[in-house]
Amino acid sequence: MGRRAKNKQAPPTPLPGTVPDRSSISRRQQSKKKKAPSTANDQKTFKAQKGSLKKPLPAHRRKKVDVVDEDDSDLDQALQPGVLSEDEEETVKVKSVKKGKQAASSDDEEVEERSRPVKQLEFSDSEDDEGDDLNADGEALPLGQHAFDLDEAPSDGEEEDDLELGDEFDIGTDDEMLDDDMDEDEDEDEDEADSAFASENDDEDAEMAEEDEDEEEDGIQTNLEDDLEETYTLPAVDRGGEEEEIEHGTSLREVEQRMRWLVGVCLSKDDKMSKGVPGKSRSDHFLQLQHDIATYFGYNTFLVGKLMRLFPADEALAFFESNESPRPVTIRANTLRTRRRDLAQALINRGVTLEPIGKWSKVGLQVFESPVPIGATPEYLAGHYMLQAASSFLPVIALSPQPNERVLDMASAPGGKTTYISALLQNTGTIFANDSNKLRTKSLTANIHRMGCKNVIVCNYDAREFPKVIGGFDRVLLDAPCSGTGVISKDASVKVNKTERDFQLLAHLQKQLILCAIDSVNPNSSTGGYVVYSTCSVTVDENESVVDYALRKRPNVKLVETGLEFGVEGFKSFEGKNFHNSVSLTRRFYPHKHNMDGFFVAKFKVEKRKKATKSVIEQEHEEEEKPQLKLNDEGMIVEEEVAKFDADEDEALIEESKRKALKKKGIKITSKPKPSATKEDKKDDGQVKVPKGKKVTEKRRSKT
Ligand SMILES: C[S@@+](CC[C@H](N)C(=O)[O-])C[C@H]1O[C@@H](n2cnc3c(N)ncnc32)[C@H](O)[C@@H]1O
Repeated sequence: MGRRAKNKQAPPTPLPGTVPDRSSISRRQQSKKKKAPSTANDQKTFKAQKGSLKKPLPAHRRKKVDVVDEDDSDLDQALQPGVLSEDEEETVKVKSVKKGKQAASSDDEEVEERSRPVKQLEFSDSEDDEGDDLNADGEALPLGQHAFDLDEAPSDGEEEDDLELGDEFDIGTDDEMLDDDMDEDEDEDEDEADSAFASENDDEDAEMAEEDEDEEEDGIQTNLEDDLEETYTLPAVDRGGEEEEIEHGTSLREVEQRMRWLVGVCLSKDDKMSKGVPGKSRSDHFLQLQHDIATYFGYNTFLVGKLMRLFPADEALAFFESNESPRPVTIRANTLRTRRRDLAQALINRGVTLEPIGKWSKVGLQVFESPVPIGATPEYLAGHYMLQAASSFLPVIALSPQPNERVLDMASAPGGKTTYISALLQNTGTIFANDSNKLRTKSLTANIHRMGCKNVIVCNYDAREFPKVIGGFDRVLLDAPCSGTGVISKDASVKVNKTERDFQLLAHLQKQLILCAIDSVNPNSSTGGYVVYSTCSVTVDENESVVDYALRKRPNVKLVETGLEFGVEGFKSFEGKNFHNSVSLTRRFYPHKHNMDGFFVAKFKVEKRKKATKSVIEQEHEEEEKPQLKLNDEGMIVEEEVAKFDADEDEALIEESKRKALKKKGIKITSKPKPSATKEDKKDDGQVKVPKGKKVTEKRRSKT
């Protein structure tokens, strides 16, 4: 790369965890000086979509929300109130946060929400029907919704407290002042940064100035972009797509610059690739981009390739970038124990800064800052709320359970969704909360108790045993085990530990589970007859493909609207595969679009089966042939070892026992025993082929 070009480029965002401070500092510095040259597309930002959450606070503020992640089942830790780590102790002293500046999105709704004074925040609780609830326009709110005015609507006898609260919480009322505040903060940071790296950059400045002068003197008009394009190479293509940790002699900064440039090239509509490296095709540039994203963000190239294919190049980059920052901390008010407005008030009393999650939820709160560990407050311990990712509300909203129904939650631990279903059922009806991992059912049970759910039965089966265990449910939720490609910001190990085989095995398991979910529904249910399928993964293999498979195998089901107000339509076709048209009714959620975990939701209506159709028969055959998969204790998906038996030995034993039985009856057998299993009957692995229609029972397997 030409030196001139290098100096004039803005420095890249470094690989997280490598040299963040320095790079972010110098990036700011550079942006003050000179805007980086870029293609039209690579600077495109993705607008916040409807339903998206507010951007989290800057990192130094964000740290102050200490959570105990329920998804990590670390409940024991959560139940240790009063033990503060050093970090936590520090946060207690922190002044309350000011909102406003973090509204980086240009989304209208978001800007409007943000600029609204706190006074006008509306909290609505589904379970409370009392009071004259009017919205900001003075119209009556729908039944169960409340206009929540923190200043003007204190609970009985709490006026004094509320006045104080109002003061604490007036932080959102003067946005201009806040903006100034935040600007000052940022300026301070930048000044520090300036001085920290002044000498290095002074040198650079001097060099750049010299070069500029030279150019002016020579009367040369340079087009920087062209200069760059001429100097880029595609090393990954040159080495035949082989993975390499990091190219020798190439800094991450250079990788990032090339990556952003490649985004523009890949997006360009020009068939001649005039913007790219001469002689190289679009797929060559795509391959290099895949390698650069993998290098820069620390993924294996296989996964990058898989995820990149979901998006246009610029959106793919936005997706990978969004995986580098945490999603907002959100909690769900437990309406079995409290109302959202009361919970909000109680937490505000503790210095927590929060807001309703968005108009789409009546129970969600987004926590911006907390001086206390949010997973160990007295309200948390008393079960007034669940720490729950916003995306995890969605399948339950789609399931929409009705009072007195029987609901099956097939894979339920640690119970975020189970306890939400229980609240929506208002503790009526029955929920079977199943999970195949016994250890995880402990945290599930603990959460059920903490949240005061009295309508839940915990069970511990492989969900593929349903509906044999019990069936006839009004609604079934299958929040399936998945690869977690939607939650990489929470679990970075996904970046490197997934192979194509994992995706195949998971999809296979998910397909088995979805058929069991459908078969567990009572198609005659007077109130329901629905299955919701969800995953926290964004791959098509685990989502649309599974849904399409279910539609093909079970002609008695159809997809219906999820009832979710936002989200992107599911793919109707992908990489040459066409799915059923109705697959567009499914919904995808993305971190870069909705500021929540990547998620997928599909809702099926189950009708009566007409008769044993071909697909049913096919399915039954499949069940005999399917390899049994399970998650091991580390959460890895593995094939269950099929207990092998020796057919020759079995055959001889059977014959011997028959002979003995007949002998007892006084019948003497003269004929020769049947020949044992022939070579042809044996599979390569030494197992005996079981004729279709006959099952090898567990008992028989365990004999050996
Ligand atoms: C995505 S998590 C469920 C999260 C849960 N629904 C919640 O909201 O808290 C998937 C769960 O599936 C369970 N699981 C994996 N394989 C299973 C199987 N064959 N049958 C039942 N559960 C299974 C895992 O133990 C894990 O708890």
